Formats: sequence, C-alpha cells, structure tokens
Amino acid sequence: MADDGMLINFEVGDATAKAPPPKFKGGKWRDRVRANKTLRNGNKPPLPLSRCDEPERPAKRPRLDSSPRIQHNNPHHEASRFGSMAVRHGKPPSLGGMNINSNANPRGSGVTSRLFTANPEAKTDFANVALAEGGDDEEPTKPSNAPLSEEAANFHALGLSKRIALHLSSKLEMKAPTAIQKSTIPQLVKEDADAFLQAETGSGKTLAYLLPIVQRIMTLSFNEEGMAREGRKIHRDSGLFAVILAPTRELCKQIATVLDKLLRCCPWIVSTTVIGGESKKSEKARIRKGVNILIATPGRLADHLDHTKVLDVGTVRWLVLDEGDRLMEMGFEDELRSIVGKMRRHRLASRNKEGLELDKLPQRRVIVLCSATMQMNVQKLGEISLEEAVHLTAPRSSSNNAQQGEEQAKIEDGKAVFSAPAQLKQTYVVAPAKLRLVTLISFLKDAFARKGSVMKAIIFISCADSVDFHFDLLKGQPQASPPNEDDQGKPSKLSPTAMTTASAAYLTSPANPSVALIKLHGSLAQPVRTATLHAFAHSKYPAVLITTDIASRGLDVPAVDLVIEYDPAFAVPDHVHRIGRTARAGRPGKAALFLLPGTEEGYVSLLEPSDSSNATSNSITPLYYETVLKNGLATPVTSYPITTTAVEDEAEGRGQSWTQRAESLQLHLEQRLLAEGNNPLLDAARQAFRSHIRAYATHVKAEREFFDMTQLHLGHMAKAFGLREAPGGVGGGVTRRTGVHHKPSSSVASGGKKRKNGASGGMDASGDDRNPTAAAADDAARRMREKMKAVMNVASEFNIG
Ligand SMILES: Nc1ncnc2c1ncn2[C@@H]1O[C@H](COP(=O)(O)OP(=O)(O)OP(=O)(O)O)[C@@H](O)[C@H]1O
Repeated sequence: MADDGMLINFEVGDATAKAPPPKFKGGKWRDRVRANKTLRNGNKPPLPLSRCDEPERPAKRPRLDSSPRIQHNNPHHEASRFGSMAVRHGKPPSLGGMNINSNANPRGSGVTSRLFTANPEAKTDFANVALAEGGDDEEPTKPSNAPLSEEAANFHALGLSKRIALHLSSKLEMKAPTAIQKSTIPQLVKEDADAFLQAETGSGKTLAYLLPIVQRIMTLSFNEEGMAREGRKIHRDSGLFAVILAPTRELCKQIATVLDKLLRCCPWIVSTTVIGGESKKSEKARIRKGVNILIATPGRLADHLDHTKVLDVGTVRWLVLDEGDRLMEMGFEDELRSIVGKMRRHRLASRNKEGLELDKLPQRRVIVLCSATMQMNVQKLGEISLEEAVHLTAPRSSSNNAQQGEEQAKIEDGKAVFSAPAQLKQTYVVAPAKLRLVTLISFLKDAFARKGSVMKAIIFISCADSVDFHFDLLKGQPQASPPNEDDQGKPSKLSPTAMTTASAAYLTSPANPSVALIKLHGSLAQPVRTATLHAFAHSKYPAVLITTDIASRGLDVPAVDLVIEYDPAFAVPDHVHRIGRTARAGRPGKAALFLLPGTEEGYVSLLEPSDSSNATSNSITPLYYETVLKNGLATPVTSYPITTTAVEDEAEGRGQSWTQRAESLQLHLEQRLLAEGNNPLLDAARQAFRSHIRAYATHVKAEREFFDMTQLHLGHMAKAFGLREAPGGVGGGVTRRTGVHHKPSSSVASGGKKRKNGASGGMDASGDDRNPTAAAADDAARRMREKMKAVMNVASEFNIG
C-alpha cells in the first residue's frame, strides 16, 4: 500500500480492560471473515471473535529462498492473546483520539505495538554462553596498547634525547612508551631501513614515527649530550627533511596537532600542512618560507611536486604513509606511485643549500608505512613503496617477540589480519528487526544509568539519513531540546552546533540527568562538523555521538568508553577502526555490535581473532536482546515528553513487565511519528528506512553472505524506524537485488531496470541519488562505496585539537 495511507496494527488491552472500544465487539461478520481468512492463511490459531481486526500482516518480504525459522514462543503471552486492529486512516490520529491512546498497558484499555511475535529465532545458543551480564565482575584484561611500565622502558633508554624525554613526561604527561613505540623508536633512530609499522588502534603509532624523526633532525643541532653544535642550528630554511602523508585533511590536522605539541621542545624545527581547503598560492608561500616537516594529503602533495618549483625534495629523508589501508581504499594508488617514484629518483643531497652536512640524518630515503590492519591493499602499498623493510609490531606480551609479530602480519587466505586492543570488551547483541530500536534505547539507557560508568559513546549507523532520523527521534519532542551552547558554554542560537547537539531525552536517569546527543556526518557543512566534534570531545556531560563511518578513523577522543555498531560496518577492517575509537592508549572500552537473528550471526566468525593465543582477550560475547531490555527497562523511561502508561503506572504504584515497557516505548515512538502528522520526523523515518535498506546492499562481496538482502524482513525493519509498515521506494531496488543475488550477474545486467525512485541513497552521501543501473550487485556496491569514500575524502574535518 502507499506510504501515505498508513496501516496500523495495534494490539488491544486484555479482557479486564476498563473501557473496551464498543465498535470492536466480537461476532460481527467482519470479525468472522477475518478469523476465517486467518485460519485459511495459515499457521496462526484462529482469532477469538472478540478480536477487533485482522492479525498483524507480515510485511512484504523480498525473500526467494527458505525462510528463517520463526519463533513462536512469545515472552509477552499476556499481550499476544489479543489481536491487533488495523486502523486505516488518511490522517494520523491524535494521541488521545480514535481508538488509539497513549495508554499502552496491555492490561489496561489501550493499544500496544506488538514486538514479541513472529521474530526469527537466534542461532546462537545463549543457554551455553556466559552472558555478558556478569562481565563487569571479571578480572580486567591487561591492556595491549597501554604505555609500558616505566621500569620496562623509558623514552631516553630508547635513544631519544633527555630533552625530548623530559618534554614528553613533563609537558605531555607521557612517562613511558607504548609497545609499538618501544619497537619502533630504536629502529628508526639508529637504522636507515624502510619500515612497516603495524599496531592496534590507539597504540600510539603517530608518536612512534614522529619521535625518531624529530630526534634525528635535532641531532643536527645538538650532540648526544645535548650540547649545541657550533653553527649548526637548524631553522626553517635548512631544508625539508620529512614528508608525512595521510588520507584525509582531518587526519593531517590531527598529526599536525601532535607534532606541534612535540616541537614545543625545539621550536626552531618548523612544520606545516598542505591539505587543500585554502588557495595553492598561500600553501606555496608557506613552502617558500621554509619548512622542515611537511604533512600532506597525497593529491595535494602530488600537485605541489608537479607545480611548485620551490618544493625541493633533495633533502627529504623520510616519507611516512600513515593509515596505509585508508590511503589505498580512497583510491590514492596513482598519486602514491608517483610520489614514491619521484622521491626515489630524486638525487639525495648530502648537504643542504647552506652547506650543512646532513650526516646525522639517514643516508637513504626511509619510507615508513603505518596501518592498524593488514589487508591486501596494504600489502600492495608495501610492494609499491617499501624496499627490504623491517616489520615493526607491538608484541602482546613480553614473551612474544618480533617473530610472532611477523606471523600475525601475514595475510591468511586473502583475509585481513587485525587485532583489537586486548582490554576492549566486545559484545554482539542479537536483536530481531522489530526490536532493534527499543533494544538500542534500552542498551544506552542502561549504559548511562550509573553516573560516571560511561562518559562518551559513539553509535555508528550506515547512512546520513538514518543518523539524522535517529538524532531527531532520540532527542525527544522539540520542546525537550536543551539550549545549545557556544564555545564559552553560553546558550546560543547562532552556535554552529545548534542543529547537531541536543539533549538525549530518552537516555537520562536520576544519576545522569543530562546526556548530550550529538550527530555527525559528511553532509554537514565543514564548520558545523568541526564545531560538532569539538563539542563531543569537550562535552562536560556524558555524550552520545551518532555518526556514520566518517568518524571511524582518525578520531582520537580518549574519553570514549563505548562504541555501538547499530549497523554493522560494510567491511571488517572498517569494523576494526570503528571499535578502535574506544580502548585507546590502555584505557578500558566496550564495543557492542547489533546483529539480526539468522544469517547475520555468522558474521561474528569473521571477527574472532585469527590468532588463537588471543582468543580469550578478544572473543566476542553474545548478548540476547531480552537481557538488554530487562536491564535497560528495569525502570521506566522517565523522559517521555508525553504522558505514558509507564509513568502513570509508576505513579499509581503498578508495575509493568519489561515486555510491556518495551511495547509502551515502541508505541510511544510510533505515535510520535504519527501524531506529528505528515511531519518532518515521519518523512525522515521513511527516508532513513529507504537509505538504510540501500546501504545494507553495499556490504563487501565477501561478507554479503551474512548480510543477505533476501533475508531482510522489510515490515519488521520498518518498526526499527518507528514505522508501522515499510514505506515504498525501496521495493524495486530490493526485488531486483534479490534477483541479482540468485542469478548470474550477466543475465541481470542485461535484464535489469533502472531504479525509479530518486530518493537519496544514504551512506554518507546524503542528497546523492546513486541510481544504480541494472549492473551486477558487486558493481553497484563498489560504486556506492566509492561514492562514500569520495565524500569522506572531501568532507572530513575532525579538527578537535
Ligand atoms: N607513550 C604514551 N603514553 C600515553 N599516551 C600515549 C602515548 N603514546 C600515545 N599516546 C596517546 O594514545 C592515543 C592514541 O595515539 P595515536 O592516535 O597515535 O594512535 P594510533 O595507533 O595512531 O591509532 P589509530 O590506528 O586508531 O589511528 C593518543 O591520545 C595519544 O596521545
């Protein structure tokens, strides 16, 4: 049916209802017809004649193959005894009008939204796993990316000068190196070989390569005892010694911030960035003024190498390729080949233009490649750039040696190799589509229930439209939004974060009365993104950031305690980077991945550590939605902007079960969408749904067996967007894609039709209609991912320093 004629299936209260709606008394011909129809149709018992209307209709399901098993045991037996009534209406009901009211108590006279029937059964055997509930009492795992104990190592012992070591400990509060710094610093300080630096997210790779570079440039001016060398003080015009490449502007800025802090102990060494976003003329002017360390994006550097004569790479001794996997993913291969080729071919100057002997610097060009994950594209970049490189890793324990690191880094059967920080507690939450939204709210509510347990959380969502919708939904009614604050903390309507920050109305608790809700995606204007990230990083209150993959890399906010992947990443390496936003530099962290029951559960097998010795530290604990709901809804959601049964019940001293609270909450959310009529929130929900479904089709081919469009129940998924029925606008694409899944791609390519609707495709390219033609699924997925990358390339500024 058309989206504008909503079909609403509400479940009525029980037989003891105070005032059952008279017009739905049993025995009418319509009831009998419907009961008979239900009998004919199938597997459900006939409805009692007293039921009001037809049972909840299974929504259109683009399924061609065998159905997932259906669970008939209903935890909400009380409610499920009663039928549902379909209310077809042209305009949305008022909250208290018609037969719909806000009293969702199944024992009362109201209606409810059924969540606990006809859900697919989970494959995971929850009875046999230690549920994550007890996880908090476990012995904490030793962090794998933390600074080492001071006795084990200190910066000076690794070959850094006392001056730098003192600066690190007194000004930057870094007393000891991390494991990757311990492996890398002596190598790069003493040796001139290329290096491949692979270590977990948040393990301090940035300083691991910056410290040796600064150390060796410093030794041109000072001897080992720290005494100044006569007439040899380095200044900005002494030559360009190091070039650092990173894939995005925001990563470059983040590296520049770290370097600036480091160079405060030797301010005569000068660094700058060339990353676009300003005129090339002013970048040229800065290069002309003189720079010793240059941080650049590949495109911009390649451009300057071709057109900026004053950029002399003769003195360059280091070329660092940071976030190597991302550099390749974003399609910089050609630029990187060209840059590496030019660097290698250019004659190495033994003296600078002032005649200063550069003997303390490496006697060849050293290329350093960094990555948290090892995958095929990183291997390829290594082949392009490195010569006889040493492989530097961070052994997990002192008994592990570099040998083990070598083994870890080999690509196994073409699969990416990675490991998450050992102390990062990973969970996967199995929640049926219908229950996703209430499970998410319950999860967050529980996370913020205790003061100080979670300060900052990040929720990753597949597309910008869905980020917008969830932000608008979770912030509650418009009047519940708090004032925005400007940089000085004063309320300001003109603040660039006015539209991206709010109060998380549903997540507050007596312990945490203020929880900030923040959204971020690539469709926001650059100043808004920068200000929004700053607001998140510096929020004094607990804060939840709802975002796309745009925040999966380079974001270094140490206080992030929790990462929720509400929509799974499009590829495993993205997952690694996402969860790596927490548990940084030895801090504890938690990550939760939402999966649908059925084929999606198989995805966990890809995430388990490939190294069996790490199995205990990084194994992923399953968690059933029931546990999440029981914990999160142990107390009612108190911040409903409208009166609810939960609140009334509380006031009247009646208790509700967790299932009733879940359905109350769902009903309340659905009613919000309807009550506001054909309003922006309802439109946003529909748009988010469409974009979500399309984004779902773009998982990488190797992982698509777990994210199978044919298994998606669109009607159930609609509930996760507060909708009573799947809106139109995805059917054609989904059906066609279903066909693609089962036919050879060539036949599809010839027989497919262009997608008609012009709605935004989602991902992070909001506003773009990807409008894929009848090409094969792989092709469409590839194009969409490329589009996202293109957006992320230009639209990613995390200048949070
Ligand atoms: N020796 C140290 N002692 C304490 N903190 C450190 C140390 N080295 C780095 N850090 C901190 O660790 C955090 C992570 O560092 P960095 O961003 O370099 O990690 P990374 O390995 O590059 O992570 P990713 O792969 O996710 O980009 C930063 O906040 C940094 O300040």
